Amino acid sequence: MSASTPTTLPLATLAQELARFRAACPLVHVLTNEVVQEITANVLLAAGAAPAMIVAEEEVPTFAAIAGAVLINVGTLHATRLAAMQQAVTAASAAGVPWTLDPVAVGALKYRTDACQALIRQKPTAIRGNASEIMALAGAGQGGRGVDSTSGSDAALDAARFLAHETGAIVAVTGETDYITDGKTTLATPWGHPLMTRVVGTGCALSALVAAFTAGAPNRLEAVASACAMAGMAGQYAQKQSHGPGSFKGAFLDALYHIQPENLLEISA
Ligand SMILES: Nc1ncnc2c1ncn2[C@@H]1O[C@H](COP(=O)(O)OP(=O)(O)O)[C@@H](O)[C@H]1O
Ligand SMILES: Cc1ncsc1CCOP(=O)(O)O
Repeated sequence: MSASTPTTLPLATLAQELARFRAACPLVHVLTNEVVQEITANVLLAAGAAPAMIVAEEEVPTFAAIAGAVLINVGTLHATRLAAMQQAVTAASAAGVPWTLDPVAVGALKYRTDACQALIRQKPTAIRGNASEIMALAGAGQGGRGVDSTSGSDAALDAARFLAHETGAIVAVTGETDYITDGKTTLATPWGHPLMTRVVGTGCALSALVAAFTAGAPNRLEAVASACAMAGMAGQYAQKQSHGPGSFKGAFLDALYHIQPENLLEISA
């Protein structure tokens, strides 16, 4: 496997992807954990997508097949939710609907690790996780500290490339710099702020945004990188407007709403 040096996502590419995303306002079928339902829906709405949290096994296959994209997040996994997730993935795959996996806290906990290993055999379109999660899913680590990473994203880049190569997914490993790879080409998005790690759900909501950007995407690598860049820039900008985690959350939603192809230079400064 030959791997090139990461290159920063060009602002012109982000501008193009952002315009495509906003015009599409993709419908995103979200199966996520109980902790982050609200921030995930609000991040998608602020950014310009349409979230729907449909979880009943009786409804999931129908909805996954008509959504623009599906998110599977195993943060608070239990048997009923896992069964619904498996149905969503099967229906999405059969209908050609892209699906994204967020392997929250994979590694230390066998139940969710086995579940995610089984899910990735069904070929996700994208996988987004922190460094510990991506290394664990690639078989190169034991996981982090609960839902938090104990490594930097640089340390997980080889694992991300390997996972992308093995699964065919675009893999985004996030942290101080986000790396987005298809196993050969790697894009970097250096935006963001540590304050983002002090508000629950910023990572999980990013995965939902990744899913949203994959809907109808002509270039999935650029689509996933654009989602990471959009959230990182919004977080970086929001930090300057806020006084701590409480006001950050509102400022983050505001920034996601206001970010435009025309003001990327200002927001990313
Ligand atoms: N040390 C950091 N410096 C700047 N931005 C960060 C840092 N850590 C995380 N971020 C931002 O927070 C986002 C979510 O990252 P991460 O903490 O890896 O997710 P998770 O919540 O799943 O653990 C990243 O995409 C990045 O924009
Ligand atoms: C705290 C917690 N516990 C199980 S899932 C979850 C949310 C994690 O969200 P994020 O990693 O995006 O902050």
